[in-house]
Amino acid sequence: MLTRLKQNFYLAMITLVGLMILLFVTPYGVYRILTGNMLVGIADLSIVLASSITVLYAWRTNDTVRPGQFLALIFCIGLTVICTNLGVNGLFWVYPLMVFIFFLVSAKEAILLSLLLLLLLVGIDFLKPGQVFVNHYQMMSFLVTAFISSFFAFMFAYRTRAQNKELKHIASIDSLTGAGNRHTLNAQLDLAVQLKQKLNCHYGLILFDLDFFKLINDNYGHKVGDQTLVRLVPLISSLIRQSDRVFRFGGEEFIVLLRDIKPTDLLHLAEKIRKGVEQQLTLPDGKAVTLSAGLAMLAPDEDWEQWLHRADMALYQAKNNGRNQVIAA
Ligand SMILES: Nc1nc2c(ncn2[C@@H]2O[C@H](COP(=O)(O)OP(=O)(O)OP(=O)(O)O)[C@@H](O)[C@H]2O)c(=O)[nH]1
Repeated sequence: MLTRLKQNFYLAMITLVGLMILLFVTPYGVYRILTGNMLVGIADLSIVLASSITVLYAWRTNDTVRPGQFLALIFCIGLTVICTNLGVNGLFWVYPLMVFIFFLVSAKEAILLSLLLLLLLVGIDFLKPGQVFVNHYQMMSFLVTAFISSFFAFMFAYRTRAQNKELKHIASIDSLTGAGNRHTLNAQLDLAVQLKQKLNCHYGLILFDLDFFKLINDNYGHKVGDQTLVRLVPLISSLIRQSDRVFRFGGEEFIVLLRDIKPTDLLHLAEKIRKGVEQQLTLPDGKAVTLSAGLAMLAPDEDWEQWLHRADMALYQAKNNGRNQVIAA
């Protein structure tokens, strides 16, 4: 449970918001009902119930987008009801809940919802003067302070979201080549096996290894070796579909994972990659870099270790047969 909270910032935010609502809003709801203010009491308790269900849903499904949007919407409706009934006493709730909204939905959605809420409150007060604000001076002070709070919430949420995205990206790629790393590859292979079993999707993989790479390092230096690996990845990406990805398996070994592909197309594509590299990836003296590849289609009831092993055996055969060739498992 703690690991999931640590790994998923938005699940942690939704859980925190849900817990705070449960702890702090429930007593108010009960108090309002006991003192005869049924409408606000029911609004308070509906917020508590809706947020508790939403938190449970997020935990069960791992979906944090829809629960976030739902909670944000509930907050806005709840706040409108509370502010129109309690006036100034209700306005105090706008500040924390508006800040929460920025951590629950995207920045654009949060700005839209906040503006809508403020417009609603001002509109209601214009239609029924004194319903929400005591006077216009108070309304202006509220609008300015609410705007400042949302601005800082926006800045903080925006930075957190951007940093979170950046961190996820860094953790998923190989730092030298920018290809997907082993961790991401394992997750994608796992997903492929699951989708094969559930939906019978056709998956193929090409496991390839640059030929005589040790000699490249020895003859031209490690820097040229590194540059060769760096240039290889965009070259491969330009030869495959945008939806397919290249992963660095380790050293000078890479994997291309392909969805919805037929065995004949897999063979053609592997051959296209082999030729493309031979023609376009050259060393400083113009010599061609070549690769050997082993390919395998994912078989039904096979796990990804077996799938990878078959491709590895085919690659081994391609190396043994003299290199610069592709062999299907
Ligand atoms: N420059 C550079 N070299 C690397 C990197 N990772 C692995 N290597 C080197 O790649 C070489 C791989 O050598 P081998 O496994 O013998 O393979 P090879 O020379 O390509 O021979 P074959 O695969 O049999 O054709 C080793 O010398 C590694 O040190 C890297 O990130 N950068």
